[in-house]
This record gives sequence, structure tokens and C-alpha cells, in this order.
Amino acid sequence: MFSWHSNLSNRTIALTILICVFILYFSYSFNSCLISSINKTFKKIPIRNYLSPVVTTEPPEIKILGSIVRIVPLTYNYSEIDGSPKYRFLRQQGLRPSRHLPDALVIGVKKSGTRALLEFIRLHPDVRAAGCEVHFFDRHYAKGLHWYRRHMPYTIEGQITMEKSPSYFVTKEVPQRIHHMNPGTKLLVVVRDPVTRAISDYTQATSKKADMKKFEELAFINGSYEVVDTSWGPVKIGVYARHLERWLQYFPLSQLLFISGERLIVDPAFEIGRVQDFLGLKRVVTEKHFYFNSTKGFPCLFKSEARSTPHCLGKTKGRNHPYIDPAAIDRLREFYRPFNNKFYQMTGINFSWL
Ligand SMILES: Nc1ncnc2c1ncn2[C@@H]1O[C@H](COP(=O)(O)OS(=O)(=O)O)[C@@H](OP(=O)(O)O)[C@H]1O
Repeated sequence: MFSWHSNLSNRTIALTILICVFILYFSYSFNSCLISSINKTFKKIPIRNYLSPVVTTEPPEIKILGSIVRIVPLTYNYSEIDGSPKYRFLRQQGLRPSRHLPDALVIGVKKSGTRALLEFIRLHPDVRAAGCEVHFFDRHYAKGLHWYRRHMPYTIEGQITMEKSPSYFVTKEVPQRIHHMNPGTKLLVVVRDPVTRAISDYTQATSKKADMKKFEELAFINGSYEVVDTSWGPVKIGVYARHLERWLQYFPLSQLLFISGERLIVDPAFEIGRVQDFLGLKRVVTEKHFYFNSTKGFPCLFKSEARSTPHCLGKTKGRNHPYIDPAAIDRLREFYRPFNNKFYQMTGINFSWL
């Protein structure tokens, strides 16, 4: 009786051990398969989909049960990858909107049509741009690239990030700083006849400060039109050749695209066509996107990212300029002529300013 009982309990123990060993073996092989397949998936998908591009070090790899496992944070940094409902559809499609440093910059020139250019190019579905001028490279550089990236719009794989701050073109330190961020950055420069540009700049200044001196008093020294005041901002900015020299110390000419501010008004589709080619984009923005508003005297948009009804740029774009003595204008034209010719030579484009 006793031996029959002891036989039975031995058999139960043996069976239990066998079941335990089987469970252990099964769980080991299942987990190691799972881990290695997760690992393979992470290796196949570009890391850009998961993390922001400026992460220079890859997440660490460790070995678990014979499988290499890459440690990826379970919670994303939501300042880099957008978790808002706006992008739910994209996320469901496996696309993860995230912020990136700009691929292309509109670096200037102030009052030449930089806003128009940005508003026109961002009609393209593959372009996303920061709405405001960020002024990172001239005013906020000490805040670091992390700060800059937080000011960029969300993009998905394949979209270009852009920003415009017109003062970049004339600020000494900027070319080197942009080169340091990314030597492959594409640079767009809108240029306009430096004399009308200076008047436009002055017009903007008077709109902010009522008791401004007359243009003629500020543009010349000693009360005559002989000596041009080259230290006055609106005059200085227009010496494009001098500013361009600094850029060419860091970037090849082929990385800069010069857009005629005058042509951007009379034939926006032509200039935007050149911009799309330069950025390697399909020509999607065409003459169909524009209409000419004769009251405003400028091309306007049928619709944009922000508005689905026809609209023009704001009131601060396309202001009436004050009367300037024609003799002062002639003298300024004479002053700029050699610099303009140099600029035509450097860029290989004759902008035909008078
Ligand atoms: N489509 C359209 N609508 C309105 N205005 C247009 C357009 N295209 C070019 N422009 C010209 O852009 C000039 C303003 O240039 P910016 O946008 O570069 O100015 S700013 O530097 O950002 O302040 C602005 O200068 P002003 O005419 O002196 O106001 C315009 O001449």
C-alpha cells in the first residue's frame, strides 16, 4: 500500500518537473524570438522616424539571451514628436511628425519680398516653414540648436523644413554658424533694386517712429547729396556684393539661389518654379495658385495652408512709399552701380537695376 503511494507521488513530482522544464524552454525561445524580431524591426526602420535628427549617438545596444537589443525609450519626448490629435491620422499611417532643423533658409534680403517667397513656396505639400522669423543665427544663437529646433514646424518623412530671417544675409557671424549647423543647407536670397529696397526699409521705420528725419537727411552726410552715408542701415544693406563675399567663404555659389524681388511680383510662378527646382521638389506650385489683385498691385493667393479663400499678404507688405527727391535717388543709383555690377558678376545674373 505504502510503496504504491510513494510510486504515485514520485511520478507526480517527475511530471511536474517535466512540465516546468517545458514551460521554461518554451518561454525562453519565445522571448528570444520576440526580442530578436523587435531588434530586427528597429534596425530596418530609419532611426529618424523615432528620434529627432540631431541625436548624434545611437541608442545603446545590449545583449539579452543571445540577442542584441537596442534600448529605445518607451515614452517619446513630446517636444520632438507630436502627440496631438491633429496628427492622429498620420500616426495611424505609421508616420511620426517631428521637428527638424531647417534644410533650407531664406536668408534675405530685408524688404525684398522674403515674406512673399516663403508664403508662396509653403503652398507646396512637401514644404513646411516656421511662420515667424526665428532670428536664431543672429539674435538667439546662445540658446542652442535644441531651442532652434523647437521653433520649427512638424514635418513627416520627405518634407523640407524652412525658415526665413532676412537679417541673416547682412549679419557677419551668420554664414559660419549656418555652416556649422549643416554645410549642406540650401540658401535662398531674394534681392531687389537697392535704392527701392532702402526706401522700403525707411518706409517701414517711419511707420514705427513718427518723428523720423527725412530720407534724404539720413541717406547723405553734410546736407548735400555728395557723400552717401554708408553707415546708415538702409543704405548699407543694399551693398549686396560685400555681404555675399562673406557667404562665399563658407558656401559654394551653387548652394545659393538668387531670386529677383521684382520678378517675384510680375511673374511669381516663374520664380517659384526656380525655387522648386533648386530645392529638388516637383513643380507643384504654378501660375494656377496666383491671381493679380489690381487694387493692391501685387500677386495674391487663391488659398494657402492657413486660409482656403483668396487673400493677399498683410497690410505691411506693399506699402506706399513717401516722395523722395529724384536727385537723391539718382545719386544713390550712381553710388550703387559699381556694387551692383560686382554682384551681377559674382552671381552670374544681371538683375538690370538702373
Ligand atoms: N505678393 C506680394 N504682396 C505684397 N508685397 C510683396 C509681394 N511680393 C513682393 N512683395 C514685396 O515685399 C516687400 C516686403 O519685403 P519682405 O517681405 O522681405 O519684408 S521684411 O523684410 O520681411 O519686412 C514689399 O515691400 P514694400 O512694397 O516696400 O512694402 C513688397 O514690395
